[in-house]
Amino acid sequence: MTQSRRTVLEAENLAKHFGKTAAVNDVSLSTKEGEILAILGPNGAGKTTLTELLTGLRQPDKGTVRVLGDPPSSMRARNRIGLTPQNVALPKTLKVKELLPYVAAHFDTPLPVDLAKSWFLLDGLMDRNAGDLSGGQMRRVALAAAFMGQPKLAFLDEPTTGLDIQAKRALWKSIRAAAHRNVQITLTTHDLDEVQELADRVIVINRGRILLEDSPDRVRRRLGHRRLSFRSAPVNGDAPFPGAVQEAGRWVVDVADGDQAVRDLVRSGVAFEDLELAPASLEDAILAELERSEQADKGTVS
Ligand SMILES: Nc1ncnc2c1ncn2[C@@H]1O[C@H](COP(=O)(O)OP(=O)(O)OP(=O)(O)O)[C@@H](O)[C@H]1O
Repeated sequence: MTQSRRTVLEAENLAKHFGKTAAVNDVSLSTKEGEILAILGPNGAGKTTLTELLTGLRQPDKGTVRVLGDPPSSMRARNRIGLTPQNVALPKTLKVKELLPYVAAHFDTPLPVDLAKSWFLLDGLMDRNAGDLSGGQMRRVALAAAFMGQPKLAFLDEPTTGLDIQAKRALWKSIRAAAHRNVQITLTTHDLDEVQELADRVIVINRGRILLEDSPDRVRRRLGHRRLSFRSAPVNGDAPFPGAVQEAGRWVVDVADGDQAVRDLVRSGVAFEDLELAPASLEDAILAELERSEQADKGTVS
């Protein structure tokens, strides 16, 4: 069945510079109907610029994008793309129950407002002015707006940031349901749980380039670094653990295998106290991965 899925998005050798900054640098990717792709990367990695190129909001310096065969800025492609912008700017004085039909009116076959209401948990918000909504409520409305045109592909920017876990889970279910109806979804997020829950495939970018592309499980394993930290005196003037650095009176090191690192530390006989093993932030994990790949490149060159 998966063999017959159509290609939805096709980007080849995309590049976009701002002055000397290569915001997107030779990126190629393609997606299939019903696929959920997550784009991860630290701040400034190029996620927004890449999304803008893929949706036709910006023109690339080089490369091509096709949305079901059409340029993304064409009317046909624009009618097929659903989008939650990064800075949700909804008309503040419109009530939600006015806003959704207003968005729907731009499309030939819109999603019925009642369906949008139940999928995106908007019961109780319909009579509120968009300008009076909390950040989390606004996100739910923005998500509903992205799906109002029954798009073939949807770009969701941090779709559940700032929501409580119950609302997150409910929206994840709605997003998955859209994918089951063959909508191709591309999301940018910093939330590894969201990636694990939703994504079929993950692209990690940094400095505009694709750093790695894999299944969420494998990316999580690669990026699932732990931050080991403890107090101890230096050993003969050196760090008491390979790679550890001093931060606020503690030794800190990011490790790929936390259990193994603790075993190594105990075995080394270092007198440590106040040991902590915590998940490293996604950004830190990506940067560690980047450093590792740069080191590996150097190793193969020299
Ligand atoms: N309009 C612009 N003018 C100049 N530089 C820009 C512009 N937009 C983006 N950049 C630069 O391009 C690079 C990529 O930015 P981009 O916003 O795409 O990253 P991002 O991954 O979306 O970041 P964040 O997670 O912080 O939103 C950054 O170095 C940024 O400063």
